[in-house]
Amino acid sequence: MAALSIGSASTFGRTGARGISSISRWRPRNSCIRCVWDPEGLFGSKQPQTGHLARIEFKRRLEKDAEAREAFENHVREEQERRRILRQSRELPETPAEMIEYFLDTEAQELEFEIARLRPRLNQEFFSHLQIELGQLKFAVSRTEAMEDRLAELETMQKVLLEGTEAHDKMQVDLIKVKESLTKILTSKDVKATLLEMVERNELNRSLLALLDENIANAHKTGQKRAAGFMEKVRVAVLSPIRPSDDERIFSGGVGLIGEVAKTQKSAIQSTNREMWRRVVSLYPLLSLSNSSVLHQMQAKGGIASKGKTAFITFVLGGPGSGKGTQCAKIVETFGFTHLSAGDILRREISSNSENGAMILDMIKEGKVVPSEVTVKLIQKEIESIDNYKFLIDGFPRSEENRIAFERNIGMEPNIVLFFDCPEDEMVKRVLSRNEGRVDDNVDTIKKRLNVFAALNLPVIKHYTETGKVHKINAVGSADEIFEQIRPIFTELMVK
Ligand SMILES: Nc1ncnc2c1ncn2[C@@H]1O[C@H](COP(=O)(O)OP(=O)(O)OP(=O)(O)O)[C@@H](O)[C@H]1O
Ligand SMILES: O=c1ccn([C@@H]2O[C@H](COP(=O)(O)O)[C@@H](O)[C@H]2O)c(=O)[nH]1
Repeated sequence: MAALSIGSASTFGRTGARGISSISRWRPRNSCIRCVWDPEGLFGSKQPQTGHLARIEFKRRLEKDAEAREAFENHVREEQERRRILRQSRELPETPAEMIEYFLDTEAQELEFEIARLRPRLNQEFFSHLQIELGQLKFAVSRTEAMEDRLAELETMQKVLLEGTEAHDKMQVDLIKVKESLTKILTSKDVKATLLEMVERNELNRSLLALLDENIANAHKTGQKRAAGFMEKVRVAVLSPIRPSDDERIFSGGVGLIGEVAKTQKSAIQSTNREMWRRVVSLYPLLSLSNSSVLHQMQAKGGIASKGKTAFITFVLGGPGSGKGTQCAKIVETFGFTHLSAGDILRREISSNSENGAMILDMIKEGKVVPSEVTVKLIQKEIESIDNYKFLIDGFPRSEENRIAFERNIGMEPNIVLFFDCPEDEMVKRVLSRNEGRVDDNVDTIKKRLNVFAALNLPVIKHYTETGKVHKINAVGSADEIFEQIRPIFTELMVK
């Protein structure tokens, strides 16, 4: 039994004090018993609880925790089962119109899965169909409430699906890279040196860790203890250089628009999926681009399309320093094109102190892709102001999202695409000796630009390769030698 030493005050109020008249009269309510020794914590002492009761309490808590954990795990299992059944039971859409309804009926948590499952059908035909319906709703002479709702739903859906497909494509590229990285680590003779090299190249990220975890789990499952142990050690080594914000992407951390959709849906369990689409639209006012295509506008004001000539657009793509700008100057001189360098246009925007200047500067310093709505509008303005119909658009589109935004707003695809294929070390060498005072021509930024090129720009090149528009140019050699690969392409086109 604990020995009590009652100090100058106690917790007893008037009633409580009555029974112990020998010691107490009335004592103030807010005073307390001071325990000199109270190991069981019976009297609320702040001293360490080392006694038997504390142990029992601790055990009870553990049991409760275990119950809670089990309940949670059951819940997760049930939810997984519910989703599996739901996925199997859904009839997959065929036409763009069916796709729209299908996505409108998709729960936010299922978006990532559905985008991946239906990625091949989330193509230009689908986005054009969606754009046409949006155009009809936007330009309707009078809009009913139902039409307003539909417009809000579709606008949100368009943004989510553009963002989602871009993230999905990036993830596919990442996955291939991650598999290569992991193979490199696991087969390396000097794992430590390999890891250090990979840190240098910014190749250690969360996707790599996830793949490693999957392999560790598999090794355990199949009883390969030594392999699992080795990979666990590698995991610890990989983990240390990864900072939490390094690789947060739309899907992984619930960030981005999909994350917002999910949060919005969670916060209003009662609401239908369709209501969710409408509410989340308010989150992305900036993403809304002008609806009518440049070509239509040009036609209306007597621009390129009405001169009896249709615009001829060439996208000029390739990594940083691959020589795009140098070759564009030669094409302009020889074939009378107008050269629009997206990078130059953005840099001019910074110098003109526009409202987006600071944001663009930050993106360029980090080698990131400036949001499509900004770049597309600027390119659009340039095209409109120039009295020519032949354009070289250099260094754009930088991503699938850029590409889709351009095609949607300008209303046409490029006629051809030039891709300057150049080895990384040559590009780095050229950029570092360019000496034009660019904020992004330094070792740190060039690494980031190369990563962004591989992750976001290559899928665009892949897309146009599949549609037969790409002319691949070997970008090694003198500028004149390289131009001799380009000359026949345009000569032939001009003759046609
Ligand atoms: N064939 C070549 N051989 C060697 N150096 C070259 C060659 N072509 C261009 N360069 C030089 O390499 C640097 C980068 O070239 P350029 O600016 O044309 O590349 P870019 O692809 O437009 O780069 P960025 O995308 O970074 O703007 C320049 O200093 C240029 O003079
Ligand atoms: O369409 C574009 C073009 C460029 N950027 C940004 O500008 C820099 C520099 O571009 P260069 O083509 O090398 O001049 C690039 O790294 C991007 O940050 C862009 O975002 N979108």
